[in-house]
Amino acid sequence: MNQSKEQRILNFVLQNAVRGDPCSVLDTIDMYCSQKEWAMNVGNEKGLILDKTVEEANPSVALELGTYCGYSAIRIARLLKAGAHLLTVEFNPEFAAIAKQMIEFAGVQDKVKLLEGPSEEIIPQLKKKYEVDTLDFVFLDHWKDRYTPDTILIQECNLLRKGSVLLADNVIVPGAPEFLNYIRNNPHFQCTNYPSRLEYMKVEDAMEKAVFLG
Ligand SMILES: O=C(NCCCCCn1ccnc1)c1cc(-c2ccc(F)cc2)cc(O)c1O
Ligand SMILES: [Mg+2]
Repeated sequence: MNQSKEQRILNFVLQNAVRGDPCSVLDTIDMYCSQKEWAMNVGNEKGLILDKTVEEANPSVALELGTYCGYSAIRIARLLKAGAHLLTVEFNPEFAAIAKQMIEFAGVQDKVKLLEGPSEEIIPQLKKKYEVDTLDFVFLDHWKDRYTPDTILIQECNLLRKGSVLLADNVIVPGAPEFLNYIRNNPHFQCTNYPSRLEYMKVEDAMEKAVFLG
């Protein structure tokens, strides 16, 4: 049974990165995916926009939709203050298994809770089952046609507070046109666009930040 690309990325990290050093894990994934096999990690260029947004929000409770191999979970978790935590949702069991190992190798497992399953099932459980009051930061990086319904669901579940920050990846490639239309025409959000590049490619992409106004 030959290995998946995600397994090859994990093996390369286990053999080349420094255990317990999140930055070395991020750099090693970026090296592999820019030189050997492209993969849909947020990458280092959009990763810097993610870093700045997380540092400014300084969240106590963060949610990520779309874990994949754990690259952005590690990127976010390494910036969280003592006692803060990230909940990350992955639908695909193979990706979740890889991400769990990647997160543990990076040494950020105490700050990250990996939840396996469909976001539309997990979001309504956040308050009671996962003891969330409100979300300070949400990173949208899962199926692009789920950005809008899940943003609506998050609001219906009363998970946002004045100042909660949403950040969406890939609003140009693969694109999330319906989400951009929804969020930019919604008076409850203040939106900012951050032009960038698709991970590991000379292709234009962008991230969209939306601050909840209450
Ligand atoms: O589809 C993406 N992500 C979702 C993956 C599945 C999420 C599953 N899930 C997790 C939780 N609930 C559901 C994605 C795609 C691309 C891309 C860009 C160009 C190209 F030619 C091919 C692909 C780049 C990204 O940066 C992406 O994020
Ligand atoms: Mg993405």
